[in-house]
Amino acid sequence: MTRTAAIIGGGVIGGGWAARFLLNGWDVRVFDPDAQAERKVGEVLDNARRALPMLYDCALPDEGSLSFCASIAEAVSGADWVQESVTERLDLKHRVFAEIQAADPGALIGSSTSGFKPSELQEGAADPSRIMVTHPFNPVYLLPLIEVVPSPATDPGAVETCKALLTSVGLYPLHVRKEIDAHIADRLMEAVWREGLWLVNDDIATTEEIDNAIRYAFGLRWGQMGLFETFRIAGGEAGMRHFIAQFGPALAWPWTKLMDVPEMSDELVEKIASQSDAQSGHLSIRELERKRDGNLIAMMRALRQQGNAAGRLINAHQDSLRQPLAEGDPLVSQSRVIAVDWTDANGHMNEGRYGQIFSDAADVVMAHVGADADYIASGLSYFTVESTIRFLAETHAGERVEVHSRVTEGAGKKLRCAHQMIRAGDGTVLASSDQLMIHVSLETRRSCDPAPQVARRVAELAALHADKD
Ligand SMILES: NC(=O)C1=CN([C@@H]2O[C@H](COP(=O)(O)OP(=O)(O)OC[C@H]3O[C@@H](n4cnc5c(N)ncnc54)[C@H](O)[C@@H]3O)[C@@H](O)[C@H]2O)C=CC1
Ligand SMILES: C[N+](C)(C)CC(=O)CC(=O)[O-]
Repeated sequence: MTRTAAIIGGGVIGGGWAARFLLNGWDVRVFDPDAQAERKVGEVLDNARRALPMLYDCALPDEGSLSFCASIAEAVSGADWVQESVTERLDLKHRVFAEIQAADPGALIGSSTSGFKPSELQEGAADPSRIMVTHPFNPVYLLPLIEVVPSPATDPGAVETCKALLTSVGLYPLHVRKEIDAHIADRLMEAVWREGLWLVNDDIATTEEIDNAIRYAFGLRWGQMGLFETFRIAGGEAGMRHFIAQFGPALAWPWTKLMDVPEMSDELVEKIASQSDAQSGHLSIRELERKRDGNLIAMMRALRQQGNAAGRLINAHQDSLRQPLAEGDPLVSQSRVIAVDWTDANGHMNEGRYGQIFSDAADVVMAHVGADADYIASGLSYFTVESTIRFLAETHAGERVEVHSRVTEGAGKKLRCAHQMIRAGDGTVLASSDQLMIHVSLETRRSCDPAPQVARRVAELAALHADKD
């Protein structure tokens, strides 16, 4: 059954939430009094439609329906989840919660607030037990962390429901057990931001130099191991204890201004803004967003390949999305979107990636005939001994493609497949491949007959696909 999310406030963050839910098959209702809200959400959604599917090697669920409502009541009535993302003002959030609970007393409400504690949000609420913080990160459609912060008044059952639904749309709910201003991640980011402001204020570094210091060094480490695991390694064989003994005392040295914040004088704001213009003013916000999204996708896909950090999470979500392969003529062995890291200097899918997608298609055919991971672990498999590829039309990042596979020869040790890569939008055949695989023993590394159940399945498919050679 399709689930419905109500998004109250359709700005930067509300638009990202709308995209995350829609692209995971939820229906979404948005309320925002701003006359520009529909356009803004539409633009965020355009970016998200291009970006999110590239993270996965399988198709996402069919997109849900998006509607814009004339009132909060219309948006929230009967919704499975209400995500409040209005401007960061406590009085406004209180008014919005009152309207939501008047319209639907049972509504489950998460607030995107970056800094308010849930107990502050709950002040004066008709039913505090249904309100919690669900703090996302921009862009919400790509970054998986959501800080879920209940107060003691929040119903623990509501928190569990919230965590399950966030997980189902590929998000990682970090349950913050004890409420605190600005939660966990914003406190950490603000510590770095505060130091960055001092460095600009004191003419130690420009905005670009500070960004380089982060992106060429510890920013890369943080993205894959975080803070403590990184420092554990920095302690060498003696690990964390040695690291703290060596570098801990430095925290008391005058390296840091700690909680002092430079005064945001007109002069400092102008200095930062003009340095930022010089650094990035040649790109529009939408262009910067696309650059950011492309980089995030490439990094997260690399982490997927390693099965670590955000990559592990996306792999698990992908496993929950994959549909069993239907028997058919042809077999739809791949259904996916071409990712940015598969394109080359010519601005299209690189020739090497065609080999990759047809190889992935062959893996699916193998699993379908019973030569799956368990079979391979038992010491039997197929090796490709010959493959030819015909490149018929250009393929670009963001395009959804399918690979249609047929078994054209399936007797003895041979498993021959004819694959066609097809643009899902218009059915154009983009490439084709003829691939001959030979059954092998992984022990002797030589050819051998397949197990009888695999030989039977291969022969069945060859017969099913026989007239399509
Ligand atoms: N921008 C960011 O990087 C992040 C922001 N947040 C949080 O998300 C929330 C929203 O922030 P942004 O999207 O950045 O702000 P924004 O200014 O882009 O969007 C806020 C939206 O709320 C709408 N709004 C105002 N009153 C409303 C009402 N009564 N009913 C419905 N909509 C109303 C405005 O028209 C506007 O479109 C804030 O609580 C903020 O702390 C959380 C994570 C990151
Ligand atoms: C600047 N900010 C406090 C609104 C940032 C966030 O809350 C999270 C993010 O996306 O960086």
